[in-house]
Amino acid sequence: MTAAALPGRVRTRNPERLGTDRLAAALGAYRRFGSQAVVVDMGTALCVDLVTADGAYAGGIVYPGVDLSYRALRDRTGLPLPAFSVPGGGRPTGMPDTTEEALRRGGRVVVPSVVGGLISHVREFAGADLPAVLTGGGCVPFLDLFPEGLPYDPHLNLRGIAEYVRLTTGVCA
Ligand SMILES: Nc1ncnc2c1ncn2[C@@H]1O[C@H](COP(=O)(O)OP(=O)(O)O)[C@@H](O)[C@H]1O
Ligand SMILES: CC(C)(COP(=O)(O)O)[C@@H](O)C(=O)NCCC(=O)O
Repeated sequence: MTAAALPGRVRTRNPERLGTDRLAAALGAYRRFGSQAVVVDMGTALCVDLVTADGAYAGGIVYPGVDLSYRALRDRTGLPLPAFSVPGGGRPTGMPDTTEEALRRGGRVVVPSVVGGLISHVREFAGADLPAVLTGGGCVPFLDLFPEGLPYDPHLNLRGIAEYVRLTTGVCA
């Protein structure tokens, strides 16, 4: 899967440098919405990308992923990794009073806020009503915290691969 096989559809300065996962997710969003859209992919990195109404990749933002950030903190300090697999338990009350809860609270407060801020940033340039979609395994522990209008699609990359096949071969996958 390469940008070179999609002439004009990767509108960045160096299309060949675009991660294939970002290209796949953008094409998946195009297949899903058929319109301009914002893709939030929470994997090793947090990528927030823009796809145009005609299915082109139009640029995006990269930030270190949640798991990676906590691993870096652990490696530099010896602190434990927070247990995000524990169910959210609703809105927290009071200040965290253990190291574990302090670490966990950080992610639960920061992740929705960072994701919301990045989507708003893209919408400032591209349109306030732009639909957005979440994908990537890193979303899973935070799904209870995102607004209802922000769907999670774990198969966006696969939809994108199907779209890539359609665009490059004409065969509907
Ligand atoms: N089911 C899950 N629950 C919680 N975290 C997950 C889950 N699946 C993946 N992750 C986390 O998401 C990240 C990887 O997600 P993935 O979409 O596979 O990323 P990548 O595209 O970088 O391979 C890792 O940081 C991993 O810890
Ligand atoms: C930005 C990424 C590290 C994201 O990878 P992921 O988190 O999806 O595993 C990857 O898409 C990549 O290495 N991209 C190359 C640079 C670019 O897309 O501009």
